[in-house]
Amino acid sequence: MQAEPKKSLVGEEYKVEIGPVAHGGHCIARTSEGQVLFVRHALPGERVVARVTEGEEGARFLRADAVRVLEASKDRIDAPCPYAAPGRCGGCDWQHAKPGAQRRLKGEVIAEQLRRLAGLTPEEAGWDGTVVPAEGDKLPAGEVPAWRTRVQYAVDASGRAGLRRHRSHEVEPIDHCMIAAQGVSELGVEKRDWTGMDSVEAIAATGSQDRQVILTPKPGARLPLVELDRPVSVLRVDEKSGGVHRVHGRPFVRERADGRTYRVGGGGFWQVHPKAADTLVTAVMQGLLPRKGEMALDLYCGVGLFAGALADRIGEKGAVLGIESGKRAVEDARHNLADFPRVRIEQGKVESVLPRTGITEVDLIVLDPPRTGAGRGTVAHLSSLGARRIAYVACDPAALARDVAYFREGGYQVRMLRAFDLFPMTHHVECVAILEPVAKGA
Ligand SMILES: C[S@@+](CC[C@H](N)C(=O)[O-])C[C@H]1O[C@@H](n2cnc3c(N)ncnc32)[C@H](O)[C@@H]1O
Repeated sequence: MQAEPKKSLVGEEYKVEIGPVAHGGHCIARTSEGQVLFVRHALPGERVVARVTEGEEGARFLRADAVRVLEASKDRIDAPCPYAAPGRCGGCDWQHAKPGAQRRLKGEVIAEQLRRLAGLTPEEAGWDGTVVPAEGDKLPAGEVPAWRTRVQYAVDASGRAGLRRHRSHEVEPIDHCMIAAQGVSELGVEKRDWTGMDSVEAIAATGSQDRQVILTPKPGARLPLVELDRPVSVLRVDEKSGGVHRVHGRPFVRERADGRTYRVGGGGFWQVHPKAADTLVTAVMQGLLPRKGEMALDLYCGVGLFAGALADRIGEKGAVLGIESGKRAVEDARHNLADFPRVRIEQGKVESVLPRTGITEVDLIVLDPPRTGAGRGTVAHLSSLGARRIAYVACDPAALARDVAYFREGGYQVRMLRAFDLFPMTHHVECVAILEPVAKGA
């Protein structure tokens, strides 16, 4: 016999007190019956009417939007972006919070993840509890930094470019995204008809004038003639293979960081905030203090950002091994670092390539894994290599905290942690943790 479907609670409204912030861009509240709500568009300490957007009776939690604010937090402002409201654009989470409050909320999330998943207080993690804005981003409330150098526009049924609604495939058509970097806005993607396209990614490189759009057509659709307000190179994503092909112009953009130029092809990974690459290189190098002649690993190395910075500092007698799974990114990393004979880049997954290298000892490790983190097996392997310091660059504090706990099992502790607001207005945050072997007898 099939179980009765549970009654959907979507559309139900509850008057609630908003509790603490949670990871993911929402706050926690409870209905008078004790049902947990994850409420977006709210701030801790507020009283709001929360309307359920997802969930049914008996669910572990419901998702909801604050649709009316009964008592506002002193941290609340009117969202500067007209598209940031319940049911609308899902790109930003904290448009309604003062900039300083956004960073405090992110700090609370990091602290909570460290406590829950790694059993660490901020002091024990060597962290002062602050989330530092990128250079130039400390703006008065109501002003929005234009930081996104890569914007993935979705296209609606009528060919208009927009952004996806929260947890939805629906498209919110927009005239302008406030957090898009000037170089992206200048392309005028929002003004053009993109009929037949599923998505259009716009890229404005940092430190060069390279501009690129990457088109993903709907099955069977013809590519449009791309006429934008500025010259761009155009790539196309193959609907079947997912491969990225050149349509016209260069198949890559040139990004500048740490005094070097990095070629990034085929829509491969590069930090989105224009100050991010330099900020992270500085934090990693200050944490590791590489010495001449050292041997270092750059894991999940992308197009070679940290490998290049390490190679510069360890000098001719040192060596760097980068490992990256993306084929195109590996080609770019080899090209970008071709002037360093002491750098080698291997293609494949860290978890399979690293054991195959036969390396048993290194001095330094940088790891910058995707959101899922490195995981227990890889962390155990890294802990066995005797590195004097490890820099962990993390875009998800939960994955970082989980991996920090695994590192402790392997005899490493966090000596210093720094957090950077490289994604203003959203809930995302970047951390750099520096780990060292636990002192013998400690
Ligand atoms: C957060 S990016 C970091 C890239 C680089 N460190 C940078 O700052 O530009 C993570 C990179 O890891 C790669 N990647 C994902 N899973 C991987 C795995 N299991 N092994 C190796 N590389 C992986 C992705 O292709 C991506 O380039």
